[in-house]
Amino acid sequence: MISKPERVVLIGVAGDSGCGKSTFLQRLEDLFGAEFMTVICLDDYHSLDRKQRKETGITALDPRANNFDLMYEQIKALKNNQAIDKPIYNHETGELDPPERIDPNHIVVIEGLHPLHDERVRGLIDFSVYLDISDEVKISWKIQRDMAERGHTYDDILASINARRPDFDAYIDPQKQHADVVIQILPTQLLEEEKPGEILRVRLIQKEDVKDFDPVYLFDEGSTINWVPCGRKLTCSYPGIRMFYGPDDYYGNSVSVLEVDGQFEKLDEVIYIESHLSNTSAKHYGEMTELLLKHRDYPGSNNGSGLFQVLTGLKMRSTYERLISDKSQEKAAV
Ligand SMILES: Nc1ncnc2c1ncn2[C@@H]1O[C@H](COP(=O)(O)OP(=O)(O)OP(=O)(O)O)[C@@H](O)[C@H]1O
Ligand SMILES: O=C(CO)[C@H](O)[C@H](O)COP(=O)(O)O
Repeated sequence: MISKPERVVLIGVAGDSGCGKSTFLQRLEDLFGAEFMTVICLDDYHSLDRKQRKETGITALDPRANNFDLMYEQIKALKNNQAIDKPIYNHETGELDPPERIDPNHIVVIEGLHPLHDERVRGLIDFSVYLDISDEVKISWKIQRDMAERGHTYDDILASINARRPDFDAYIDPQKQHADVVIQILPTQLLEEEKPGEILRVRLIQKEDVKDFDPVYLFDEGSTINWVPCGRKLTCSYPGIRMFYGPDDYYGNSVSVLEVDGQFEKLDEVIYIESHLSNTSAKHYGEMTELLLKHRDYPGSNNGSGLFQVLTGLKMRSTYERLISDKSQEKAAV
């Protein structure tokens, strides 16, 4: 039995369906342990079931199809260390099942379409990430998964992405301005012509001046650096790897951007890149690379998407530890 938390730390993981949220959550489990962390899928707060959405023409991405009052009340209760009876949206039937009891836990992760949409819910979150996948890459991933595993046709996939786009643009995408970290996934710039989604350019956009969060940097904090790490220590095959680090402005916020374009040939050599990064929040030399190597089979492990998921997880762990230590100090002072 896991001890009762003294302080519930709330993490938000936002992004469209099929954008890598489950993969990210599996990586978080390595850092916190499955028992220490409770994941709430915000689909459970759909207020309109599948039939009602069809009748009204309101999509699941539209806030009107979701009960933000209940979401806020329940997430607030969990943060206040109280159990909740959370609704369950059943993706097989498209209906709501009877609620389930959820106890507070050390880490509560709210993941899904809208963790950062409602100002009240957003205010409860201690650290958030938005998974921002460009259209070209999203289509390619959907094709890989939904054609191979779910029997959908190419036209079905394209039609479903296009049908979701207006509400995606209106209600999901704007949340990225509120995230502490955005993992942006784009097609490579290393090749003129490329099959979209095969080689990726991945950017870790980190907000500056966030309490309890020190962004990762390459070589020299605040500088602008272009680095081709392919040399004696990192094996690169065509078209190679290019990294970038530098300051930027993102929706009016000061951010730093770390970028990897290309893919790793030998995963254990990522230690070479790790040794040039600072503020990774790893607890020992090589921890970031070990975490990546632990699940070399997860999608994205051989490129910046896996690397930045691991780094974001390390940052979440560090924020958690700081918040817990603040809480202990508060208690000791009373
Ligand atoms: N980093 C990645 N590199 C390549 N493909 C990826 C990556 N992340 C995810 N994918 C592809 O997208 C699919 C969906 O990933 P995942 O299940 O993690 O997303 P999700 O956001 O949890 O999706 P859903 O909400 O639909 O369950 C994977 O099966 C894989 O095909
Ligand atoms: O974007 C989604 C989040 O996962 C789903 O489309 C939404 O939850 C509706 O689910 P379903 O299509 O099973 O009724």
